[in-house]
Amino acid sequence: MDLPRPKLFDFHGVSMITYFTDNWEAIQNFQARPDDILIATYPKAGTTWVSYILELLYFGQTSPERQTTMPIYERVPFLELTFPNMDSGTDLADQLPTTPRLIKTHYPVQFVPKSFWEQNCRMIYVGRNAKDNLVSFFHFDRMTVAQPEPGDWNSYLQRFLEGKMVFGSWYDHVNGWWKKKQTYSKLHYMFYEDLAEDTGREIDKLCSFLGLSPSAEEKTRVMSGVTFDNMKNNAMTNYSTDPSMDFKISSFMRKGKVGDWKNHFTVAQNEEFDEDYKSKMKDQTLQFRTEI
Ligand SMILES: Nc1ncnc2c1ncn2[C@@H]1O[C@H](COP(=O)(O)OS(=O)(=O)O)[C@@H](OP(=O)(O)O)[C@H]1O
Repeated sequence: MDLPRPKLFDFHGVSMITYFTDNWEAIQNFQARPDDILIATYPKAGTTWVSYILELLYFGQTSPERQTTMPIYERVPFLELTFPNMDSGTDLADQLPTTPRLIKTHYPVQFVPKSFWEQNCRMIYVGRNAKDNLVSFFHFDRMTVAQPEPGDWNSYLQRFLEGKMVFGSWYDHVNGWWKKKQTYSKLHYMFYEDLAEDTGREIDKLCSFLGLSPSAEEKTRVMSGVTFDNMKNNAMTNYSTDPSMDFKISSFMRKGKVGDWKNHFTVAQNEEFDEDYKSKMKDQTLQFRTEI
């Protein structure tokens, strides 16, 4: 696709691009329902993985046709892009014949429309360690014309440290949502690394949070559907249907590993990153694992 790459600008103190701010007022007025489930992440932290887990848990049995006909980004629409559909004047969320509605967002916590809090909706936040998150974001920006020009790896890393990324600073994002968890009981905060270490255990925790009790057989089916290889080979989850991505440059389902950062950071970059990380996270209780 031959589109100019968007530019970052400051939006209420967060670096953004217009794709995600154009419908700001309408999105802020979005009317959540009490049973809506919001899946929130910093970009590239495991959104699609958790979206697909939820999709299979809720609809894998009742709507199997969804699994073969609708890409995951239609089944779990992106709040920032989809609501409301300004052109037709209707809400895609209202057209989704499903309950609960599963909705994805990359907003920092302070941008979430107030109706989600008023309706006391369940929310799931997925965090991923900063180094792997950054590497994944770099490759995504390389392959996606709808993202700002990434530049080279070193300049991208510097931008990450400065928080000049789409959806702002990783540090503010993970900490903002973590702080919210201390006062909002319907927020389940989970980690990509835990999911990679023991998918079954994390699905159990999710089910307990959501009040679901899948049979052993159903859980096995979900676990099989959401392995990296199966999602990579599934056209409905690997984003191969998204025209804004150039799969000759990278893949959406790229590596799916904890620790791939080691293949990108030089020793000097790693030292600089660690020092900066310590100072930015020194007052935080939140902890991430960069290897498992
Ligand atoms: N099943 C499974 N197992 C392991 N890893 C997985 C899985 N599904 C998605 N991924 C990895 O998650 C990264 C994409 O993140 P997101 O889905 O959050 O991207 S997005 O923000 O919605 O664009 C991207 O990470 P990287 O491979 O490190 O780039 C995906 O490969």
